[in-house]
Amino acid sequence: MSKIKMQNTTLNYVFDDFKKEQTLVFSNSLGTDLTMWDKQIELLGTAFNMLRYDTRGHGKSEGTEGEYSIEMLGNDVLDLLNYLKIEKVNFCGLSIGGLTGQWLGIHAPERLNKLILCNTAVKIGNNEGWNTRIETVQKNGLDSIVSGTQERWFTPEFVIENKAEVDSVLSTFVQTPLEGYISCCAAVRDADFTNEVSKISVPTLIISGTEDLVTTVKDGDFLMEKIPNSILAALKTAHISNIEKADDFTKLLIEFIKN
Ligand SMILES: O=C(O)CC1=CCC(=O)O1
Repeated sequence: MSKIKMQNTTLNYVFDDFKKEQTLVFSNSLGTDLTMWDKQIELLGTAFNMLRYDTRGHGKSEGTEGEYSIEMLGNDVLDLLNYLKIEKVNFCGLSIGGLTGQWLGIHAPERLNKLILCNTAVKIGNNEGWNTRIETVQKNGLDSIVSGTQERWFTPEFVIENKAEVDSVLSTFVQTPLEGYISCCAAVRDADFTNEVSKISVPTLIISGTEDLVTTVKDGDFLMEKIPNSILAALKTAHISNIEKADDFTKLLIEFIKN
């Protein structure tokens, strides 16, 4: 793992440079860290150069004072690419990572080959819901929402059959720095790409989960209707599709990036 010091934060990342033509960047969801992509890293082997990082305020990336915005998180990615001197990447982001992906697609298309938007939407949830969540965790901490989080992230069948794995993801969740979590909740609350998303011109794969109640297949359909050069694939998963259906998810990535 390495860290770069940027203007007002320090970002933790892992870059596996296999000297391939294509680089794939992974951007994690709220309350997770770069280890959420472990299965993809294992399954992809050396197919692409692989860059994964902890979103600001998550994992080992430093938090900064005050609320974040998706623009800030998008600029963190651009700073990281500039630092590593990587001109163009394929960017795969899940949920808030998918919001960062939309921002990059709209504002920095010259840095993208292809975009993969997973379990995301032009607008995730509503302001009231996010403000309630922020107040709850401010008062009672992340432990107080762990069971609701599990229900949103994984189907009951997956939890029964993969208890150790689910526990490990949730243990990362409760260890997320509270301020970083809250600041990212604010970034999600304030993001709405409804009127801009049609500006995304790079080839885009949208991945939805049929059992995802946070960012639904309907949200994925909306993205597909608005993004001209896009296709959609739906997997039978809840919110964290890349963990719940790791094989199918990774096959979709390979097929989309290579073709
Ligand atoms: O924890 C959730 O509610 C799911 C989620 C919303 C944005 C994100 O990144 O994860």
